[in-house]
Amino acid sequence: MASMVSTNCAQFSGLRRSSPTQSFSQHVNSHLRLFSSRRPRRGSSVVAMASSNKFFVGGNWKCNGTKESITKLVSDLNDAKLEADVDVVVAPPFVYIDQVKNSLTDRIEIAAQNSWVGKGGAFTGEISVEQLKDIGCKWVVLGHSERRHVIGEDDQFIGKKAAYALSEGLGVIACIGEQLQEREAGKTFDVCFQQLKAYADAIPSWDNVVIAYEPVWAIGTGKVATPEQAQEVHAALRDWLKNNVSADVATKTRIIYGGSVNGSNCAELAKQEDIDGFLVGGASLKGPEFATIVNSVTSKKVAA
Ligand SMILES: O=C(CO)COP(=O)(O)O
Repeated sequence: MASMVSTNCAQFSGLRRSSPTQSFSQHVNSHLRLFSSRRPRRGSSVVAMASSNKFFVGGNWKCNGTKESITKLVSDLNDAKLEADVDVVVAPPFVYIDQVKNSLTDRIEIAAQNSWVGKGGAFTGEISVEQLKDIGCKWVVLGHSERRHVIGEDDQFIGKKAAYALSEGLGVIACIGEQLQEREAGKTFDVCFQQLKAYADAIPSWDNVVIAYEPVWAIGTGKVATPEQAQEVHAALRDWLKNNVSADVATKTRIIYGGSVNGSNCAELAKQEDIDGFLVGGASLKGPEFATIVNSVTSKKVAA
């Protein structure tokens, strides 16, 4: 796959905004018309979903919770009525995975928030993919901005982790996203494409990969991307996959949005054609609100 992949940022290198107050939407509009004409369009009708991709909603609990609060959260999730046509995953802190696995309904799968880059062994403090599988994890979140920018993981390391996890049969929630200063410098696409390319260079297949676009400026800040801003980037990512991997991968790979998603803003975001679900942080710690986000799939059906 590596040979098929080339950096495709040059065409976007002119995407610098003249002023930080100019909307990103206005700024890239002409480029996105180009995307629209090139990317595969999916049929729509009143009742069918615009995307044939199954909606995917993940709850990233990050480094939050206690045995007690997690018992309550699991109980709320078990009581929640979740739409059937959604893949639902939660990522508890490592130390609570076993507790959650043993008490949470099978309707919801478990993800880890990180995994070691290769086979387990003498790597103090790390958790191996083999161990995650052993305790029933089906997914792992990799490349999260907090691991990139707080812990210092780089693109290549993250790509290798993704490749190893996939080779062992875990699904990968592959996170990417630009920081505020990168967006303000007009580098959103460059940054996202570079991070995407690092995955593409390393992994043999996209079959078990969900891409999570999480603009860093929207994470934990309450500043959610507008539906248009999110859609613009998702469309660009799909276009990048089409041009650099394959049309099939572009169409089938789910691209979910993360960054201050909550029960109030999820419906409008879900209506966007290229938003195939969400990766939720803070709001995933509240069972009923997380259920509302999962069930925003119904807005997608209405919008189609
Ligand atoms: O980082 C996130 C999910 O991985 C998003 O976090 P928030 O929903 O708290 O902004």
